[in-house]
Amino acid sequence: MLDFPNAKINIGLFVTSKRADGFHNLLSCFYPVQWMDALEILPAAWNSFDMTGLPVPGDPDSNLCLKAYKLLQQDFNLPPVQMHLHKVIPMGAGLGGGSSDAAFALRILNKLFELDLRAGALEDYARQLGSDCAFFVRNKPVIASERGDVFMDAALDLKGYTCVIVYPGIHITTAEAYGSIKPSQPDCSLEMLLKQDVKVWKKILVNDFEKALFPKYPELPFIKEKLYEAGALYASMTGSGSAIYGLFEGEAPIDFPFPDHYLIWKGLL
Ligand SMILES: C[C@@](CO)(OP(=O)(O)O)[C@H](O)COP(=O)(O)OP(=O)(O)OC[C@H]1O[C@@H](n2ccc(N)nc2=O)[C@H](O)[C@@H]1O
Ligand SMILES: Nc1ncnc2c1ncn2[C@@H]1O[C@H](COP(=O)(O)OP(=O)(O)O)[C@@H](O)[C@H]1O
Repeated sequence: MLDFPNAKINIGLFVTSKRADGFHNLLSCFYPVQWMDALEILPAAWNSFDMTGLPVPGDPDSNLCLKAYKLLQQDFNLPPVQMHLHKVIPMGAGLGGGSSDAAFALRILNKLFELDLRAGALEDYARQLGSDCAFFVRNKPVIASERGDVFMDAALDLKGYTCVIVYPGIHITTAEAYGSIKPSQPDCSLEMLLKQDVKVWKKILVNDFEKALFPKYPELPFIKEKLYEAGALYASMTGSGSAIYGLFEGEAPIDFPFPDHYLIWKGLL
């Protein structure tokens, strides 16, 4: 069975407090975007896993797709599978690609072996693989709170907007980003802020990680500025970086003044 794990962007991200378990509470709108990997899982005589596309750092045994298989294996007597992951979404970009692969692996295994797990149960498994992971089970716009794994559907529809995502190749680990954050509270609810016109988001919506990371990586505010110069109504870093996105009304410009090694994705929301 073949599927296409997609990325997400964060629209507004407030890190509100540090928790007793060492994680942080946050408030953010997670919005799916169609920058996609490809993941195929087939029944096989023995287990195997291979990858093509962008190289994923680290031991393949620690790949989140395998972790998803092993997690379900603990509760279900799954037959062996061959998995193939074609990696397109850049890593350490704040786009949640690894979490999406893991969530899609759970979804595919659920269908392939008719495990009959409902969305809620799949989300519970996903939460064990990473905070972001449960979002990709639902995969529609949500307001995420607590560890970023408790969701409320968001009444936000950006159909017709074009999203441009720029990844400059700077790898920022989630742990590094949270390590330099100062928690803060938004002045009013995120739902209220998102109800305002996209044109005013520039003045009212922030990603708290920008404050912590922009002084350390000056390329990042430069990219954001260039997206605004190109006509973006709103531009922001996504998640803990380092990808920066811009939202354009209708079509976006074709050319951007970025170096060749940057990865750029453009698509309709
Ligand atoms: C910042 C966000 C926002 O969407 O996304 P990304 O930039 O990673 O895409 C998420 O909170 C990332 O969630 P995720 O990438 O799943 O993180 P996890 O694997 O659960 O945790 C990695 C590490 O980040 C820190 N962490 C993560 C989530 C959280 N709410 N508080 C934390 O302090 C912890 O140090 C943890 O050990
Ligand atoms: N299938 C996978 N795809 C991407 N990264 C993975 C995968 N499995 C494990 N990882 C690890 O997870 C880390 C975070 O990846 P990713 O979720 O893409 O980034 P981010 O959390 O910034 O959105 C990677 O640096 C990599 O070490």
